[in-house]
Amino acid sequence: MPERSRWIDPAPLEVARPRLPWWTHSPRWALVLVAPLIAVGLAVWLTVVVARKAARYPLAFAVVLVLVVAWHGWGWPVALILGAILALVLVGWWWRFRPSFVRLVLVEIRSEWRRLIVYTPVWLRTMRFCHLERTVNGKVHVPTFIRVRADGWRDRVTVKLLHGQTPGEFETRAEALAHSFDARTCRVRVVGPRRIVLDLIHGDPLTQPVPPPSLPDGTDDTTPTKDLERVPVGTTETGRPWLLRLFGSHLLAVGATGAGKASVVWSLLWSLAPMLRSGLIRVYGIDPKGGMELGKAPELFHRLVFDNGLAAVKLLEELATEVKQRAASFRGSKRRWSVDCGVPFLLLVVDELADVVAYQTDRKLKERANSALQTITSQGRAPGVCVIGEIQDPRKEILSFRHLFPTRIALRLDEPGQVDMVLGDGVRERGAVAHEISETTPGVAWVKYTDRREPVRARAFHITDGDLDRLVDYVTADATDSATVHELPARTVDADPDADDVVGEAA
Ligand SMILES: Nc1ncnc2c1ncn2[C@@H]1O[C@H](COP(=O)(O)OP(=O)(O)OP(=O)(O)O)[C@@H](O)[C@H]1O
Repeated sequence: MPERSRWIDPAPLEVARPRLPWWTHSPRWALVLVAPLIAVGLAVWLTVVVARKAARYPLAFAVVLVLVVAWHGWGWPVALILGAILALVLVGWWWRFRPSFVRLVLVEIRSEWRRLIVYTPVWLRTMRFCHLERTVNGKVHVPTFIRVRADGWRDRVTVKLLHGQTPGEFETRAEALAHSFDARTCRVRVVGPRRIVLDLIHGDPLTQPVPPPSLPDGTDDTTPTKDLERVPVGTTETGRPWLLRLFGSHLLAVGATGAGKASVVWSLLWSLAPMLRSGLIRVYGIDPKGGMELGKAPELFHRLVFDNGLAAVKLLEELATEVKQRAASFRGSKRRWSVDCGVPFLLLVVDELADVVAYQTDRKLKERANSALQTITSQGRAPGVCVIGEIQDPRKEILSFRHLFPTRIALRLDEPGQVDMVLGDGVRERGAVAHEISETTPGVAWVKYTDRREPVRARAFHITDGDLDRLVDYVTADATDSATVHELPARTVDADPDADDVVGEAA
């Protein structure tokens, strides 16, 4: 019997062979031949990058160039002195002209920094993990980011979509994108064909109350009709004025209790102060809470009703009749209300709209109120009548004609579903998370304008009781003190028998 071998055949080695880059397999002579080409390619790429940066930041590029030339020409001490002078100039700029320094220097540096540190390292990985890439014939295509603009509280990242890709794909992955880029939320804006901007939010510029501007001195010569289309009521999160249209629209402010609905109304009246004083605008109010809200400044109103009963319904019916009469008198002569048409612009403010149109216990009164309000909202825009309704519950069962309010403002809401009811389907996905507005920031709201795809986040002015007293003093002051006062030729006794009453009530 042959002697058994002491050796056992080894098991086949089952390790994955490392995949080496292609060039390690290439012969040495080929590499030597190709190396200069690669070096030239790299040099061209570097030149293009530097040229692009130089074109984008010509001043910074010129400064660096001067420093380098000085270093080479006269040595490092000269370059150091020049650098120190430059630093002093920058400090002086920051000290004396901070806004322009922030806009032209700080934002650019911050943008480049965040591009390098936050976005470049993880962009590819994030696109792949969020399934926003496409693979065709084994080749992976990834949407590219073109530009980063860091505003301090948000980064605006411009993205070029792949062919066949929709902004909706980014909207559905907004949460994942926000987490990937260390942001609180991510909103998607469409800025052009195949171009979107990701707003990656990591701060809130609206945490502090917004004080109202000083009341105009009444000497500015403004065009009232235009003003009624762009009434400032606060500040948007980008720092622009928050403007609302009164002429040709109706407003619905929806929010939970304490969300700051009233501040939208007071901010409007604040900005309309000169027109209230001159009598160009006549304000009516219904406050079913017994005057708790609008009763703070009754002098601003031509007529104010403090319940939701017969008096409120009668007021609504009178206004509905006025709308019809105006429409009949305008027929044939003019298409819509204008400053010189001889009648004032009418503003109806209904605090707690639901009390008037839904919670009214008398069925007949409720029907009359609904019918009158529907007439005003459906026919009142052209004849110069605007309704501002405040409501807590936006359901159709409560307000069946909410579609007749073209401008809808969502303040802090309780549930995501309410956001859809107020602002429309899909607007929440575009970032309008009104149900996430903090209780500590009353007056913050989301607004959806009909002519803009993206909703706007803004905060109304904080009008304190002291401000209201000043507003009342301003509006009730003797109008003849002021140089402006929209002296409307049409508002004579002949043209409008009530004209003096209007001035009398409002001024
Ligand atoms: N724009 C604002 N900025 C700062 N604070 C505000 C603003 N609006 C309201 N507030 C504050 O929030 C609180 C509630 O405001 P407000 O009564 O206007 O809310 P509301 O929505 O009208 O409430 P309700 O439905 O109970 O009448 C008040 O103390 C008010 O001072």
